[in-house]
Amino acid sequence: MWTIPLGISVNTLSPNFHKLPLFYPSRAHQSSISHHLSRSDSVGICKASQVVEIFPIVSPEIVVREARIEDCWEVAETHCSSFFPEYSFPLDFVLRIDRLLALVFGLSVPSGCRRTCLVAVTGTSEDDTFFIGDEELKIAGFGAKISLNKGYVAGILTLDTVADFLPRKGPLRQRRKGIAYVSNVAVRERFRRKGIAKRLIAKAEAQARSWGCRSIALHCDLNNPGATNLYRSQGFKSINIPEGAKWPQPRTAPDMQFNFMMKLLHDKNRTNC
Ligand SMILES: CC(=O)SCCNC(=O)CCNC(=O)[C@H](O)C(C)(C)COP(=O)(O)OP(=O)(O)OC[C@H]1O[C@@H](n2cnc3c(N)ncnc32)[C@H](O)[C@@H]1OP(=O)(O)O
Repeated sequence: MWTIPLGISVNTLSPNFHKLPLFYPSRAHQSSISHHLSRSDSVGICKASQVVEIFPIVSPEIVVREARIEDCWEVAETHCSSFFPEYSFPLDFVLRIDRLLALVFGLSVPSGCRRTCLVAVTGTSEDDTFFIGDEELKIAGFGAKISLNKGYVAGILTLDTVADFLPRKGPLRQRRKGIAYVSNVAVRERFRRKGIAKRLIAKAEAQARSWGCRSIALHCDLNNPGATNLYRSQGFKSINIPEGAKWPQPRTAPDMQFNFMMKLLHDKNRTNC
């Protein structure tokens, strides 16, 4: 929930607020808001004109950036509420603590590999963010700099070049290089279908290119049509695993079946990962 000046919370303005689009941060975009609203039947108790008037204040811009240490709790919360929505207190709280500890004290990245956690945050913009700390410092894939204006985490994505879930190469079973791997993609329920996951993936692709990767891969639960649609719409293709091949898979429920998906990243100025 966001509070706008005058002390009015957004949720009191409209019970349907979570269904509003999130990408209209400036007055320059108000005409597209009007257009969108004029197409919808109703916007809760707000008239379209009122929403347009207050939108620059109440509709926070979504910024996709690398997670920082102060985002950890919300990253854990987004993960648990998205992947284990059926759990309630106290189990959900224990899960979040467990995830938080895993994030902060989790396995370190093998030498030569990269890992980062991306977050989509609302209520901030890169311009009004003030940092304390060192740009280069990292803790478990999280930037260790602190921002005084952190925003609210609505979506997450992990990207790495660890290649734990890609087949090893050659007799020495070396890690594959040049393929970035996406995991833990999640968007809080009330922020879904607003293009947040798409933006996280676009940022992950840009990051992978900047690491010099030539392609990007992921595993998606075969019984998750929403996520499968998402990746297909972003140009990922399903890869047929040869019969009998023992390709590594994420360690989740033993009966879960995965679709292995990949996308080529085109960049002429690439170096090796
Ligand atoms: C590699 C992995 O991590 S796989 C794990 C994926 N994560 C989960 O299943 C956790 C629970 N689910 C979620 O967090 C979200 O529903 C996500 C991440 C799957 C999608 O996040 P969103 O921000 O809602 O996706 P976004 O709005 O960017 O959708 C982009 C496109 O994906 C497809 N899509 C997304 N969700 C759905 C859905 N529920 N049903 C059908 N298609 C969907 C649509 O084509 C959509 O475009 P459209 O809205 O214009 O039709």
